[in-house]
Amino acid sequence: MEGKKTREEVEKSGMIDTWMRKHRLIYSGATKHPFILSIRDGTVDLEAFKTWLGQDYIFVRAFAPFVASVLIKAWKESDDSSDMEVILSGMASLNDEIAWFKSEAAKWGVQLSEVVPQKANQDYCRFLESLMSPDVEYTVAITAFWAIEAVYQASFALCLEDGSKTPAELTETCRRWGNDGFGQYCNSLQKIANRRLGKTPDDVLTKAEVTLLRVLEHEVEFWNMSHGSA
Ligand SMILES: Cc1ncc(CNC=O)c(N)n1
Repeated sequence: MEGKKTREEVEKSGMIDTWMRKHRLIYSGATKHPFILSIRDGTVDLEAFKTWLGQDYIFVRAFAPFVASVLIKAWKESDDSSDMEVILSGMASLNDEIAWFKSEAAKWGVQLSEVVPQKANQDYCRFLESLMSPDVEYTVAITAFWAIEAVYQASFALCLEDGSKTPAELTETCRRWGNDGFGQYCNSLQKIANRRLGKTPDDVLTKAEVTLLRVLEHEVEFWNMSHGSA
């Protein structure tokens, strides 16, 4: 058993790494979900993929205002002006992403205007909306933001690794979130989160940890919509 780390020890390595180790089971539940593993081993049900595509389009439309709310918090609360550029670059890629969802849906014959958000998606979007409140600290919001992006990055990067049998028609999707540039962007978000978490009061630290766990749970439920495990 590992002994409890002092606050000082944790700050050196970064709180995010500490939490990832502490919560590795739920983290890998979100990043190595059966749906992702089915893409990686080439057995994915294409209907499940289409379900994911339509649901994720709805999610991303709700995610954009969440990112905007993080930008506002950074502008008001951040101690480092470069945070804004990182967040803004994330917002800019969402513009591109929404266009990509539309063309990808057309390719697969998914009618986006007819997609009805499933319960897990609604719950996740409602959770995002709760994080948009001005009462939610920047540190808590940026931790959630990092986690949301990092889960997709880790999941889709897995489908691009050597030896993976991802179907050719899905590699572009996997590259969207699994590419190195997106990985760098996630690292930048992680650095911001670590910096903030390293100097936040204990009550906010606890809130951030709970929020991180909620994100991971929502991500698992989100994948479950396409790959039912109920
Ligand atoms: C459910 C979910 N989680 C994370 C992402 C990745 N962020 C923006 O695209 C996403 N698209 N969908």
